[in-house]
Amino acid sequence: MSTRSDWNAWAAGRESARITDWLREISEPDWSATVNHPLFDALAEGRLSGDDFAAYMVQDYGFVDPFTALIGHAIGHAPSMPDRVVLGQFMGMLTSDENSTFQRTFDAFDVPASLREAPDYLPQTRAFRELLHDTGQGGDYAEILAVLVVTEWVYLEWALRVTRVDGLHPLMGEWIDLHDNPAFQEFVAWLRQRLDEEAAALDDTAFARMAERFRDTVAKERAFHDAVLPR
Ligand SMILES: Cc1ncc(CO)c(N)n1
Repeated sequence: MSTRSDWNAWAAGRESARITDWLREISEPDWSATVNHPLFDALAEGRLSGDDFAAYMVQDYGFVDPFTALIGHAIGHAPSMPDRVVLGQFMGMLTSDENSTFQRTFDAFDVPASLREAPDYLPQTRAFRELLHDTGQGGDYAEILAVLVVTEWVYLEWALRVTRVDGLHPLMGEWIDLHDNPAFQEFVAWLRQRLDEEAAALDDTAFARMAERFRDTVAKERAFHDAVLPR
């Protein structure tokens, strides 16, 4: 379960226990299934065709759109300027470097205008979009942070885990670079720190809601990557 008393019991036997470590643990087996997803090995080892990479990126752009809006909600819900600065800088990267990676990928692999303008989202993409939208509309700051911690920490972990082949397509290399670079590592460490702090101050109801949101986001990560894996 994912109540504050479950967290307290987990933390009791551990030195310097962190809420985000507990959240990750209660999200197993979905967490490890996502980090170790075969899609990422195929991508890094050059076994994903251009068409399959482009299809994944089209679905993922359907994630990035409401995800960018969610960062906006996070900026609005943040308690003060220091958080708004970190989140705003991440928003800047997302809407410049990362957005450009998507656009150049769609160009390089000839994704037709029709698919860019009216993408055919898989049910799992639609479910993830809905989660991001709902969290932005109704979630408090801790719930928003819970979603951001999952989505960014999972991507950091797989990107650090995979081994790239020589001669990997530059756009595929760029996709890995975006998720394992030192600035991104620092951002994920900051997100975790802030969720640890904010979650500790929640009342029991809000704490349970935050933990459920974390678990649901991990489940949706796994389902999304299962759905986009070519077979
Ligand atoms: C589905 C998904 N989760 C996380 C990230 C990282 O932001 C991403 N690009 N796509």
